[in-house]
Amino acid sequence: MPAEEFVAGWISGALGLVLGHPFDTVKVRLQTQTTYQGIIDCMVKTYRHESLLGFFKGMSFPIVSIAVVNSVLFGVYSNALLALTATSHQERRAQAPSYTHVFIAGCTGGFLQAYCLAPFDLIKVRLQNQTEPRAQPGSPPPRYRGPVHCAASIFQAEGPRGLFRGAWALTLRDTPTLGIYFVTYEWLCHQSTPDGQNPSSATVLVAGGFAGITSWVTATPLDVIKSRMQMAGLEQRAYRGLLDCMVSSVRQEGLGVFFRGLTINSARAFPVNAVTFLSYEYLLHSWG
Ligand SMILES: C[N+](C)(C)CCCC[C@H](N)C(=O)O
Repeated sequence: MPAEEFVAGWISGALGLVLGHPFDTVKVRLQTQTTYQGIIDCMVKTYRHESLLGFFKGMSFPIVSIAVVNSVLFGVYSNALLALTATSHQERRAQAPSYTHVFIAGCTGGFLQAYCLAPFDLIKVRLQNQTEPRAQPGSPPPRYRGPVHCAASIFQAEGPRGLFRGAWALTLRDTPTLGIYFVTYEWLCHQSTPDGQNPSSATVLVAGGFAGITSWVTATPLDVIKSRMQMAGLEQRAYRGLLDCMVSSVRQEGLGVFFRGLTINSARAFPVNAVTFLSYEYLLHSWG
């Protein structure tokens, strides 16, 4: 089984993450704090008070986890295509796989990465939702002191299964939308590249960026549901299941609930996935 795809996926995931982290910080701050008037206001205030470093707070945990997850995604995707079409990454430019094969391989990668992502994502969401202001003398400390403490507390209270809360919604979110991710990428590359040639760097950047946006736009409704189910364990608000969560969210907040965070997610998705695909292609090309 070719291993380079896993390594290239690892490095490209980490690079994409560094670029996307500032957007993620702004998103989390807007979602959890009321002191900002909008995206720009939040950026200006963060920069003024904390300099550029403020945008990169809390990056160490996601950088390790996203690298692992991206490595599984790209590694499984490429090896699934190899199994389906008997072509390696290098041969695929001359002998393009069908979009059906690309979709199936993307879904397989998406399905398997969802299980690796589930515990990391749960911890990220729980930590991002701790809105208590910074510890002041006398105020109770936040429930979780950091990622390791968060994982240990969930494990103690609920056992290993607790770490997979919301995993089912995450799998439903990621399996089809990562199929869409790779189909969009391959289709856009194919549109602007003469047959048999490698796509230019500009093409890879744009195709990767749009693949990220398409995938996030289609994933957002289940993203909202997934996050709510992950928080349910904490908030004593038990949903009977995924459908129950969907129905009660729509009843209370209307259909708009399915599009929460869409703008900032899309703004983040373009640079992150442009860089992820560019570095992935570049690494495999230079090793091949
Ligand atoms: C399938 N879904 C849209 C949820 C994720 C797509 C993942 C792509 C990339 N790791 C990123 O963080 O943007």
